Amino acid sequence: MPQPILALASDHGGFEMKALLAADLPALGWAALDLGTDGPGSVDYPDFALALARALKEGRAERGLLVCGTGIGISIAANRHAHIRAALVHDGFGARMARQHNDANVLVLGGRTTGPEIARECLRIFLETPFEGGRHARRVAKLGEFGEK
Ligand SMILES: O=C(CO)[C@H](O)[C@H](O)COP(=O)(O)O
Repeated sequence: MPQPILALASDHGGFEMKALLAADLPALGWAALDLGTDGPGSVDYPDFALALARALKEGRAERGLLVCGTGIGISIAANRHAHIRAALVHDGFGARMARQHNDANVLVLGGRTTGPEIARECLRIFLETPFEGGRHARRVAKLGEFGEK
């Protein structure tokens, strides 16, 4: 069976964390689709959120990981796309809830706010935790109705 694909993108505030987490993917049973950025040069986080949103829309990846300095800007940008449920998390509990309750398809981390070991734990939990469905499915479905009001 082919490995599921995680699309990864970051700005310069997150590229080191993105590289660290990409290295964990083979052991977690996932393949990487790295959409940049690849170095410390200053770039604009909305461009990378857009690249990741397109990759998910086009079916080139099952889920996504976004990282900027705080995770705030890149999650704001990603959540402008109706098919994205991007969750900025700071610990393993948040990562678990993002999957169980929110069916988040994109994990967002802050490269300047979260330590490497916590970030690795967040990624592992995000990839391993299923959506619970039930009452949460009703609520997640309502998110999709916002554009129609
Ligand atoms: O966290 C971020 C957005 O939420 C960015 O990574 C941060 O704003 C970049 O700042 P600078 O240009 O000073 O490196």
